[in-house]
Amino acid sequence: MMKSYKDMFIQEIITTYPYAKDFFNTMGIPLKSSQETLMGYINNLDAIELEHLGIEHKEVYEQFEVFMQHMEEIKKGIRLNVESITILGGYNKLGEKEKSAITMHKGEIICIVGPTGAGKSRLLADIEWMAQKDTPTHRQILINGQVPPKEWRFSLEHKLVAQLSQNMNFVMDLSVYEFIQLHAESRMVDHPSQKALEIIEQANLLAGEKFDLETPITALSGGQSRALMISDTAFLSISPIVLIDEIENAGIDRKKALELLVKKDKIVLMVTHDPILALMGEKRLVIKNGGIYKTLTTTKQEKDNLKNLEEMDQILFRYREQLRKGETIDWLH
Ligand SMILES: Nc1ncnc2c1ncn2[C@@H]1O[C@H](COP(=O)(O)OP(=O)(O)OP(=O)(O)O)[C@@H](O)[C@H]1O
Repeated sequence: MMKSYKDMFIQEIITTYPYAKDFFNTMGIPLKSSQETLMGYINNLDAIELEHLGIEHKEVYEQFEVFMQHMEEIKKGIRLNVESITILGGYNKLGEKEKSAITMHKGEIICIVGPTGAGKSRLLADIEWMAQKDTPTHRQILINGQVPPKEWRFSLEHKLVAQLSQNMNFVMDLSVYEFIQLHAESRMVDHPSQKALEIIEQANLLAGEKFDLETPITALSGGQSRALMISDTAFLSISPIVLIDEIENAGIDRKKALELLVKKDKIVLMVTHDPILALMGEKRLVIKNGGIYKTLTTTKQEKDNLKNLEEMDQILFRYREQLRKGETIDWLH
């Protein structure tokens, strides 16, 4: 059954479904926020004006309903269901065959470790592009055990992968709130303004130094913009796969950041040199000479040691804070 918007207040329609305005703008009868019901508004439209448009009052509503149903379908359609990704091995830089197949599932965190220049970013890029033996590594990526349809690789709508890279450069002249709200609207989420506030609140929990809604995005520090993008990805990205390149240098609460991203039922692949992050993952792919050299499963002992590492990290955190505040470092016992 079609949802009815007849008795909804226009104000509510606009805040819940901002794209509803587009329908009326295109018709040349712009919708203005008010406490009137939609049907009341439509019935009060000037009959002569509608005659010029070649449409009757009743038809305005009928066409609006069809438009909204179409938008709902688009919203549903762009959510791809990814249960697993499989990497079919290619060749390393020495031309040697790589480990044959590695499969990762929804909800898992997989870390990618290895020395500088080993090929970690290349692996992320292969996944991002859904390589089909057509990159320097000759790897092949399967989604849900199958070769993904060609159009997925190049489609903007079917964005399978969200990438959080090391540098975030904003050039737009917008406040944090305007920027995130625009993004939420473009994602066609319900209640975009509310969602934007939630995203900014969460970002502030990750960032060391807080920022407010009015802060221009160009004025955010590196850490703050990373925090904002992580929160934005966690709440707005419909991509089922998240690739993260070295979150540890961002000066944000990296453990919270990861928890935020992982809660959302995604497959997270993360390049990291940080032992705490690496041990939070279930698996580690070790890269050497451009190839996946081995796969390690985080052991129980490593998970137990994670607690010790976190305590050590807390101590270092306190020292860092003392340094930042210009204090002398008191030796902790
Ligand atoms: N299997 C491969 N065959 C051929 N070239 C490769 C292969 N793997 C990686 N390369 C190339 O090696 C170079 C270094 O790889 P990459 O940038 O991925 O390293 P990295 O581990 O991310 O390094 P860093 O830690 O410094 O960021 C890149 O030019 C990449 O395209």
